Amino acid sequence: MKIEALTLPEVLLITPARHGDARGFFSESWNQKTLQNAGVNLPVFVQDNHSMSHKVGILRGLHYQSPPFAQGKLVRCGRGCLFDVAVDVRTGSPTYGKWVGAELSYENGRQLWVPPGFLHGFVTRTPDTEIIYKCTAHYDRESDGGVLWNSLGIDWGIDNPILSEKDEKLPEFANWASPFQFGAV
Ligand SMILES: Cc1cn([C@H]2C[C@H](O)[C@@H](COP(=O)(O)OP(=O)(O)O[C@H]3O[C@@H](C)C(=O)[C@@H](O)[C@H]3O)O2)c(=O)[nH]c1=O
Repeated sequence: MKIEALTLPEVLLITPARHGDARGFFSESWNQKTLQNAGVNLPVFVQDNHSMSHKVGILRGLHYQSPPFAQGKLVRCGRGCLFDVAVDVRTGSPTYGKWVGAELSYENGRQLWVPPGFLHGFVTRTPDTEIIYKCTAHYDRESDGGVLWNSLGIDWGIDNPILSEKDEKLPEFANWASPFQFGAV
């Protein structure tokens, strides 16, 4: 199990070991001790999400839930390949408004830990791409929010992604008030 801090140090790239044999492989996709050992406040995951996107260039994001329903997410790719992004939106954070991204694929087995107080989004790089993520808070429709995908200077590697109607109408980052405070989430 390899754990790397990225340019936003609270966002972790986790690569679980794969034990290969003639049948295929075995991997511990989640082990409570690993994030604890990496210094993350021990998350309690209460919901697992799984979505599939048919086409290349489908972008879901950038999403969050407001406190007290803020979610940390441990994200991995179950099939295909995607580019996963986290943005620090904790007011008062030294890295406020900065983003980091990582390619997650079935092949590389990598996971991204996106803490509470960060926007999350991804774009698919293969057809029929599946994403699976563990969440530290339940879904709460009233707390659901987002920021427009192209208002933060993120290099998604694509100019015209396919968005949901909801995501097309999200506010630009400059016109949005963050509900998160540095040190409070
Ligand atoms: C997120 C979510 C959605 N839903 C429902 C609401 C709606 O009818 C349908 C699709 O919802 P959405 O369009 O919001 O799905 P999607 O655009 O895939 O939203 C997700 O995007 C990624 C980037 C995240 O980080 C997630 O937290 C979540 O916001 O599923 C749930 O029942 N539970 C959930 O936890």
